[in-house]
This record gives sequence, structure tokens and C-alpha cells, in this order.
Amino acid sequence: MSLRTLYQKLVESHTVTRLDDENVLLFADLHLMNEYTSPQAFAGLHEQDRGVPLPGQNVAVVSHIIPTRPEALRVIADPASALQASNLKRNCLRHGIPLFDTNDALQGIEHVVAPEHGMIRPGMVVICGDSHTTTYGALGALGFGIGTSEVEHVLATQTLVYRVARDMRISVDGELPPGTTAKDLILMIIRRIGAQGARGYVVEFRGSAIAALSVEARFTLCNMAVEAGARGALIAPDSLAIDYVLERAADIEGHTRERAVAHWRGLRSDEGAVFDVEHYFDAGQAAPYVTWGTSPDQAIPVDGTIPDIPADAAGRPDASMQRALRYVGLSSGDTLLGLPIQHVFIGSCTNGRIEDLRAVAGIVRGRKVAEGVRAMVVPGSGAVRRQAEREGLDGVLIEAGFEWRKPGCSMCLAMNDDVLQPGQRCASTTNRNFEGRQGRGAITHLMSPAMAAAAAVTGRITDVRRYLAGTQAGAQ
Ligand SMILES: CC(C)[C@H](C(=O)O)[C@@H](O)C(=O)O
Ligand code: SF4
Repeated sequence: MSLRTLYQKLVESHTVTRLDDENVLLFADLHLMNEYTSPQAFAGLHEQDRGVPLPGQNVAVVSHIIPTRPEALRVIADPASALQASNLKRNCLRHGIPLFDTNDALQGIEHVVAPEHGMIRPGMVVICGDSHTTTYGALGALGFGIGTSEVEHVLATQTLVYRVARDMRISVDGELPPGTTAKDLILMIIRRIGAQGARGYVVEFRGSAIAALSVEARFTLCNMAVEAGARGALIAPDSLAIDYVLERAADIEGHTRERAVAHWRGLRSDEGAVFDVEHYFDAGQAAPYVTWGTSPDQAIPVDGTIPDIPADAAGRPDASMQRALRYVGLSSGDTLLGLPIQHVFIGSCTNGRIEDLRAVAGIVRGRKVAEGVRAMVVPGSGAVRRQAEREGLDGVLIEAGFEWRKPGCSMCLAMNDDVLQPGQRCASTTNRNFEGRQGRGAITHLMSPAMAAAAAVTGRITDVRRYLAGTQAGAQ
């Protein structure tokens, strides 16, 4: 038998039938939904009088449009958004689909909620009408985003017409230097391969630096693989990933557990399997990365400078880079160190988990949010929020001057009440810095939670390494 990659194995084990040279009908073990990309899908389903054959293999959340102010009862003020949420509820009730509704204690962002309840298991295919479904590769599950019409197909059949991707392997060896995280690593990778660098590929991450990452850090990495255009991300499940799942999947016991673990341990690319493209990185080269522009690949080490504008053969300067620089109010040669920010946002499916909040609390403990800066922490889910409160992190953050919010997508994208004003500059732990992403005319600088925390207390983009005990590195 020919040697196969983990990706090929997952596709093969979920192929109901091969449709042609490029496409298969793929079975989805789990289909996640949000209020934003599901309404038309349900409407289409109902028009054709179809049902949902496997409602228990679907789960829905309300996350994008909800307010995150810490009121006891959250009420969605915008009528169109309120309708999306009530439609989702009605549709879920009608079909018996489990829902994490606006005011449920465990509500949150889909990509934070699903893994923390043990719903994501190695070897699964997980589909969702949301691009950051690649997150689940951290547990050895093939996750990817789809469009609304495809959501309808998955609801009706639990399958999808799927064009098989090519295989890319990204090997990362070496050790992440102090003060750097998985966020810095993925920003470094995206910067090198480009925002379209993995387009058409599913990326398998491997190497000693990947093995050393916590499961939550792996979520961050796989979450942002889509920002390099990847159609999926995978990390072969090791004992760390398997333990993470077992701790949360209460239904897997006894004999089933043994069989599951044996199966999960075998989920890896065959030795010698061929990848269409390979990239190699040294984690030791990572530094705290910050984006300067309007695409996630426009990133530099915090103590670096914004590159020159490249020109084509005829000497014409790159128009998209010119436009990005104009939008963010910066120039080639500028450094980001010391750049004043007005807002700090900690949260999202990239960096809204408990380890992220611990990292933030670690920096801001005993310090204050700088004068004139508005800083908020929006936990990725109710469970994260509760855990943080159990650890007293909320107290540390509130004492420092942060707003302690309820879970949701919040300021990751301006689709709810949390929106920046034009011209405001935000240090953000999210995944996209597109024009207007956090509010019309607002400027987003992507960075790690620790870096965003450092920006909060200084009011400027700051090298977090200056806060590491016993070092002067990066001192401004
Ligand atoms: C709203 C949704 C379709 C979108 C996505 O697909 O990712 C959003 O979550 C985002 O992060 O831009
Ligand atoms: S937190 Fe941001 S990236 Fe994640 S699902 Fe919500 S809007 Fe998309």
C-alpha cells in the first residue's frame, strides 16, 4: 500500500464515495453552526421540506453578534442581529440540534466551546460555516470552513462535496525564545510564506517546537493557518492532545476508551509519505511579532522596521502595500516600538483561552492600564470566564483597569456593539487586521496576549521581553 499523509488518511476514512478526480463526498462527524452563516441554510432546507438526519452531530452557538457587556441578561439591541439569534434558536429546537444560546452559562465562540466540551476528537472531520474551523487540527481533527449553501448540504446529508487539497508540511524545530509564543510563531510563518502561501493546501505541522507547545498554543497555531490561505491544519495527536480530549470527553470509558486511544495513536503520516510542499522553520528565530499593515502577513518583529515598498520590473511601487501603509498611517522604515495605541483587545478564538488570560494577568499584575487607553478582556467562552474567575484573574485584570466582559467574538470583528472609532489604533490578540475589521477606519495590530498586555500598561506598542525577569532585552 502506498505511503499516505495523515490528511489523506482522514479524507479516505470519511469518503462516502469518490465523485470525480478532484472531489469526494465527505462525511462530517461534527457540523458546527453559528447564527451568522446558518439562517439561509435553514431557510433553504425548509423550502425543500428536508430534515436534519443526524441532529446530534450538529451543534450551534451564538457568538458573532452578541453584546459582551457584563449584564446579567444579555439583550441583542440590533433588530437584524436579534432575529438571527432567535431564528437559530427556533431552527435548533425544530430539528433537535444542541445550542449554546446567548444567555447560556457555557456559551462562547464555537472554536473555543467545541473542544472544551470534548466534542472534538482526533481523526474527526469537523465542518463549520466559519473559516477558523482549522483550529481543530490541534487535536488531529480535520476542520475547515464552508459557505452558507454548503451548510445547507451538510445539514441535509451530514456530508459535503469536497475538493481534495494538496499536502504541505511545515516543520518547526528548535525552541521558542523567552517572551515568544505560538502567536509569534504563526505570525512569523505567515510572514514568510505569505497570506496566500498555503492556498489549496492542508498543512501538517510537525517538529520539536510543535511537540513542545501546549494544546491551547496549538489551537492558536492551527486557528491562524487559514490566514496563510490553508484549507486545513493538522498536528498528529500525541499524548498531550489525547489526554486533553480524554479529560473532556466523559462519554469515552472502559473498552471504548482503550480502542479510541489505540486508534488515535496511529493517526499520523506514514514515514516517508510525500508532501507536495515542505517548509522548514527554526523556532529559535521567533521574536515578538506585530503586524503593521492590513494583512496578517504584514508582520515584523517588534524591534524591526517596516520593509521598503517593493517595485515591479517596470519600477512601479506595489500598490497594495502603498494602500496598506496609507490606511495605517505608517511608512517604510518606521519601527512599531513606542507607537501609541488607544485600545487593547484580548480575546477571540485565536487567543481567548485560559492560558492567554493567565499570560495577560502575569504582565498586568500590580500595574495599571495606561492613561487614555481602553482595554478589554473578552473570554472565549463561559467556561474560560468561570475558570479565570476561579483563579482570581478577573480581579487582577479589573484592578489594573481592564473591562472584564462576557464571552463572544466581540471586537474581533465589528459585527456587534464592540466597535472602534475611525483612526483608533488597537493592540489586538485576534487573527485578522483587515481594513475596517474592528471598526471603520480603525487600525489593528495583531500580537500575542503578553504583547497586548504590555501595550495596555504602557499605552504604546512595547517589547514584552522588557518585562521578563532579569533581562533588559528590548528595553525602550
Ligand atoms: C462571520 C464568519 C463567516 C467569519 C469567518 O468565516 O471566519 C468570521 O468568523 C471571521 O472571523 O471573519
Ligand atoms: S472570534 Fe473572530 S475569528 Fe473567531 S469566529 Fe469570532 S469573528 Fe471569527
